[in-house]
Amino acid sequence: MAAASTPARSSAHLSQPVRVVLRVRPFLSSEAASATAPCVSLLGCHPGGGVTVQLKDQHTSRSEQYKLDAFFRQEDSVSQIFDQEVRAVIPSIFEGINATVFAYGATGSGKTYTMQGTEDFPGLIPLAASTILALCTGTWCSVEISYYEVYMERCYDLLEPKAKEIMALDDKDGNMQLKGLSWVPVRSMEEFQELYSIGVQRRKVAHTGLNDVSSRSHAVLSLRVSSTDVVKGKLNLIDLAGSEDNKRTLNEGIRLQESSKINQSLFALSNVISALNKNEHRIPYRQSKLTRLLRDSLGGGCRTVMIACLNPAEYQESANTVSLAARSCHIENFTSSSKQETPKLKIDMEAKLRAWLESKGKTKSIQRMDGLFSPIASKTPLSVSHMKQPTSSRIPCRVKAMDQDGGKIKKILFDPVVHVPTENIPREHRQTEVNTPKKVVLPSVTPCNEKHEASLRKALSPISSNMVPVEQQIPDNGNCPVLLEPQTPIEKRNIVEETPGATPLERFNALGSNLKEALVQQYLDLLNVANKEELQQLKGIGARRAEYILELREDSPKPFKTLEDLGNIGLSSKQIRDILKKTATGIFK
Ligand SMILES: Nc1ncnc2c1ncn2[C@@H]1O[C@H](COP(=O)(O)OP(=O)(O)OP(=O)(O)O)[C@@H](O)[C@H]1O
Repeated sequence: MAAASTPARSSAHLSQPVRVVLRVRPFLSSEAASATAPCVSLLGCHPGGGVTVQLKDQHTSRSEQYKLDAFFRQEDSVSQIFDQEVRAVIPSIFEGINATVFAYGATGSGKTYTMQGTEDFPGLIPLAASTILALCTGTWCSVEISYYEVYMERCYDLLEPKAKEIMALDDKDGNMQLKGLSWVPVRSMEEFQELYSIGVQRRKVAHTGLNDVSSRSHAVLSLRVSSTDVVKGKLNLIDLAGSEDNKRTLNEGIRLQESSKINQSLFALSNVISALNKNEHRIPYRQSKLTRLLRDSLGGGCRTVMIACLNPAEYQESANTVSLAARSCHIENFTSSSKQETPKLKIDMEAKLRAWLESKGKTKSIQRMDGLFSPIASKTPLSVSHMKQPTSSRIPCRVKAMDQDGGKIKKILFDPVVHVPTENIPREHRQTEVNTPKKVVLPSVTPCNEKHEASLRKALSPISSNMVPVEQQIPDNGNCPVLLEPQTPIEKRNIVEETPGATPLERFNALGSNLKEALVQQYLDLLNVANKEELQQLKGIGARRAEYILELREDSPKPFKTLEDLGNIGLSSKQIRDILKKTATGIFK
């Protein structure tokens, strides 16, 4: 049977800012034994376009229904998705209209399978590349590609790795430029595949508790069409990192930090999509690196298709994905008959709040929330020891290669596996517990700035206030209840007084550290309250950043809480350090 969705994308669909479609992957053999029916099913197609789907928890009979633009079933192929959702946006890039297609969903839900594909079943990326190349044949048009990843809120070139990260900057005409990003011409699919496979090997992936080969970064492949050296438009094809419920992944250390950044940026992306489809005046592009980088390809007449990928065996995860995806469409609230069902509105709010808390790494708050919201969680306490996966089989870093059934990694589209000596692997990816021989890909040459970042953070660690109402920190969600987020009480203290036995040198050093903290805090406070003229007078800010700051303050009254928040106005950690150094030096002039 054909994909249960609206027919081929019509011109009416093209006027929709963001089209949201669902795709549910087949059960993997590891899931088949316990699987009964997929947690998501199609209820009906609407004559005017759109479908209604139902999500149902087999264990509790909770269920919700959502209206979205299209639904692709387990048996539907990627080429069906391409024909129905992507093919129609391609001609528009030849007319100067950018387009973006992205796969969104929980870890292990089939995003990479959909975007990258396998040797036998090419994904949307190779399908789009071959279609664009074919359209250029016999014309003056040429194609270039770029490929980058956003990892831990930093952006790196995957085609021509460089030490510097890629920055989104406005040129003098106000057009956004990705400074440092390489664009490589391709004339054939052979050239495309060669480049793309090299980039894929460089992408950060790792074994997690939920996916053998899990993407740890958002990867953006762009195909840009030019005619007689004038750029016309580009198509971005994005394989997002998966949202993760860290109760299930049991992530720790670097994996937990990655996961927090992943969830944070996915939430920011869903805020942008939601604002676009609601035609809001202000689109919160500056909430994350990813949305800043995609500013010229999301909204403003661009075509966007969001493919929300679902794991048929995971009800709660799927409900979270669809709930966030449906924020972009018109959510329709349907009544449900079972007494045990959680009202739709509540689920939606819970999912939003949970996503936000996760994005901030607030696991304690999530646990409290589970107590508050979830009837299941309160009845069946989670046993961590029961869930904990053995770490001995973890493989730190390897190319994400798709198989048909989740188990063994087969050689597919590329020939990705290369033996690399451990010392060539960045420290955070090194395997410490594995005894079995490892196969890893060429390591990413992405620089590891963490040590440097950590020391900067330590040296300039800001003074945070205690008890911050969570609601204040949620940018656009006025519905959420005020949750007080307890933090370790911090007293403003004088280290010199508290350490009576300190040597004169120690006292002097402590004084310097207090001064540093005070300077940082004053500087952040100033950015939170100063008017435009005052901001412009600050070193390193200038007119454009002053405007950005005022815009950020409209989204959130105090956008700068830590030095890292200065990344939101495009300042690198080196620039931040330089500004503070100059400010401190200025005191003694
Ligand atoms: N349509 C499909 N048909 C067959 N197998 C699939 C399909 N979609 C996904 N899979 C399999 O499911 C597993 C998880 O898929 P995939 O790695 O694409 O998930 P993901 O959403 O990209 O995960 P992550 O966010 O952790 O990177 C893989 O083993 C993949 O081969």
